[in-house]
Amino acid sequence: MFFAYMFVDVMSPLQSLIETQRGWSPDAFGYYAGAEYILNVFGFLILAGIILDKMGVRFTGTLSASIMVVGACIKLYAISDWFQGTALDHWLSSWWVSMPGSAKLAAFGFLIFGCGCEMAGITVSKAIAKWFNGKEMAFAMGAEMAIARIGVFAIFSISPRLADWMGKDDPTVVVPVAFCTALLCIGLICFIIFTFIDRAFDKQLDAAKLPDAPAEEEFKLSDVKNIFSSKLFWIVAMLCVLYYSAIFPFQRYAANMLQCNLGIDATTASDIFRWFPIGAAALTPLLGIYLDVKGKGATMLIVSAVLMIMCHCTFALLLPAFPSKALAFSAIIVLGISFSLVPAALWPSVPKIMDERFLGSAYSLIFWVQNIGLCLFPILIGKVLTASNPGVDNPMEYNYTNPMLLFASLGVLALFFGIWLKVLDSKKHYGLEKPNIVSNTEEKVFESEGETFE
Ligand SMILES: NCCCC[C@H](NC(=O)[C@@H](N)CCCCN)C(=O)O
Repeated sequence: MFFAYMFVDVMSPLQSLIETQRGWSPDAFGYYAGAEYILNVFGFLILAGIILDKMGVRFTGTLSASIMVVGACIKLYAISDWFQGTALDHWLSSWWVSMPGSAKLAAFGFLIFGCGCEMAGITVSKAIAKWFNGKEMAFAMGAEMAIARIGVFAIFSISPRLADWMGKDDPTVVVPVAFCTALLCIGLICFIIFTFIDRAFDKQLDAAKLPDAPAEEEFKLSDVKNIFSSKLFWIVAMLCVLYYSAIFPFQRYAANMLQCNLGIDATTASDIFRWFPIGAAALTPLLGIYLDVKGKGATMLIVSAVLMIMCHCTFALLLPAFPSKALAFSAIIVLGISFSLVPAALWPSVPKIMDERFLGSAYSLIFWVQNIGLCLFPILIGKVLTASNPGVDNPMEYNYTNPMLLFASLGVLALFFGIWLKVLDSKKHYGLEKPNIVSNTEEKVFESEGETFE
């Protein structure tokens, strides 16, 4: 996931460079960014969850890592000089002309990569739930996400520098993307090694089983229908989509937003923004430990939404009025704290309320709803940005107030769902506020059509 998250954001600090070099407008950049989620939205993620529950972690993980490598290679080719001026480039550039051929092919590669990346995300979550069942699961998930965030930090730090590899006068987007593609190949090899370790772990689990233990129930397709008809599922999914839509799409525009508000170059903007994932990386595992030991998952979700609203309002209204690096830094750090609360509380709560046999599908369906938002919001933000800046063609002069207010409004809605979840938890006792380690020994409940199932 470390390398996957690096690849996701490798172009984020280079928005203005790709605009000048390949003619991608903010709109085109928005479409490219949203492409990561398109196939997932059109059902791939649902299929991925079923594959995971049917075929298991080892097969699905290897498949997903391979898909990521294929998608990355396509994107690398699209932005490379080899592709410019080819017959395919001419043909792709001949229709929907506001989206250059390179942007279309890069979006296609990113679309393939996105299928692998999200499939890997649910596979990793299910693997952690299996490996840490009854133990420090929230800490383990927090540590996994922390490593992924360090990947984002790393790429925001090195991407602009790699782009200058050939010299500051001849920056290129090819070097950073090629570097991350190579890392994804290493990631695939790492996962193949993990499959051997996991096979050995399964043997240990089988050996520890009592001979007369009841056979585990198999995953059924009707489980997917049951998950969909659960009110609890929809609240968690809505919270997830609203919160993450105000984080990941923001991440794509953040460097440019800081450049425009503070009048700084891409490297300085990335140097400020990279503290966002680093703050989250440092805190998520600690909050995971807190959740394992003390609980308060639903409360953490509410606090997180409040912090996010404050930060996005700061970027929308305060930073343009008081363009100070200290203010930008403070808001970025607080947003990092917010971004550690939701992931630390949300993902480890899912195994508390969903049965292990359909955990892969439960994660995939939450990811699916989330991906709809992640797909649409970069496009919407690109459009709002373009509409709010008529006649502005210098990518250093955009006014980001309206896009940032849009992000803040998502936080308000997420807050509403967080409060609803907490109220429901206090009435129906799902155990979301309880410590993780204790609740693992309790029965898992799964609510559907107003009833509560075991
Ligand atoms: N094992 C992963 C748990 C989820 C982590 C979560 N990621 C997501 O929600 C992804 N569906 C979206 C990732 C977007 C970048 N491709 C997270 O907090 O990162």
